[in-house]
Amino acid sequence: MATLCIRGQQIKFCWPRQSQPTIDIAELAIKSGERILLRGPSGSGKSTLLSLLAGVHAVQSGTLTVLDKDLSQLSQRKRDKFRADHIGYIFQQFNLLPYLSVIQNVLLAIDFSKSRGQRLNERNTSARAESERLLTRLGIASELWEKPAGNLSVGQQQRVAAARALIGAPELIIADEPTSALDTDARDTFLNLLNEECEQQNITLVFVTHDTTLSHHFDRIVELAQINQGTSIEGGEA
Ligand SMILES: Nc1ncnc2c1ncn2[C@@H]1O[C@H](COP(=O)(O)OP(=O)(O)OP(=O)(O)O)[C@@H](O)[C@H]1O
Repeated sequence: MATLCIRGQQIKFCWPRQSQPTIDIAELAIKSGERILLRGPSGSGKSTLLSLLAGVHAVQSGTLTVLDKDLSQLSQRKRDKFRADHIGYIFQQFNLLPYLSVIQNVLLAIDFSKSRGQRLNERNTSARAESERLLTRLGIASELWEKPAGNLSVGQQQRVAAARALIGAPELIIADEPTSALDTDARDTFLNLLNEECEQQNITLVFVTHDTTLSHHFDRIVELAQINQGTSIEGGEA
């Protein structure tokens, strides 16, 4: 049987002051190296589930195992360290530090994690060289590398955020609608590049998007509504 990157069993999560859980999933299994598109209507809990997979929040019952670690048994501090070492997270708003340069933003991921730096050492490459390789792969010209990240276009910032998520080869990349501001061609190009990097480094990808035209980039589509018994606020089709 293929190794599982993510295994959730009977997982429940309820936001404060809500009477019903937003997430109530009996079974979730994602294999190592799989590329998953997570879909569901607005308000169905996609971002909430990603925050559980990344250990930003902890499930209140059940077990959620990511890369053989049961996140429900870890303190917030240990989950934060686990995320820095093993998970690249691309947020909707990219979360770049606008006054730091493009390169500095990418290097931040290494500053926060010794393990990622060690993985680069094992490959005989420096953090700087790998930042440059990833930025080049993602189509960010060298003239932009020393510029403040806030000066870049939305599409360029998105690719910088992807480079930051990929550096040091974390085993799992979680992406929450990182392509929403791009046109269709740019989305396809971005997904092609992200997929190539994930394939080369055997990275598992869990990607949320409302864009149905991107389905062909993924190994499998998980419809959240089909596995989640939690409450959902219907806000439109995704
Ligand atoms: N920080 C929070 N505090 C309290 N409730 C929250 C919080 N974040 C999300 N929720 C609630 O959890 C439910 C699911 O929200 P979530 O953002 O996970 O959905 P989604 O499927 O990602 O939606 P969208 O596609 O619109 O981004 C909603 O009812 C929302 O109000």
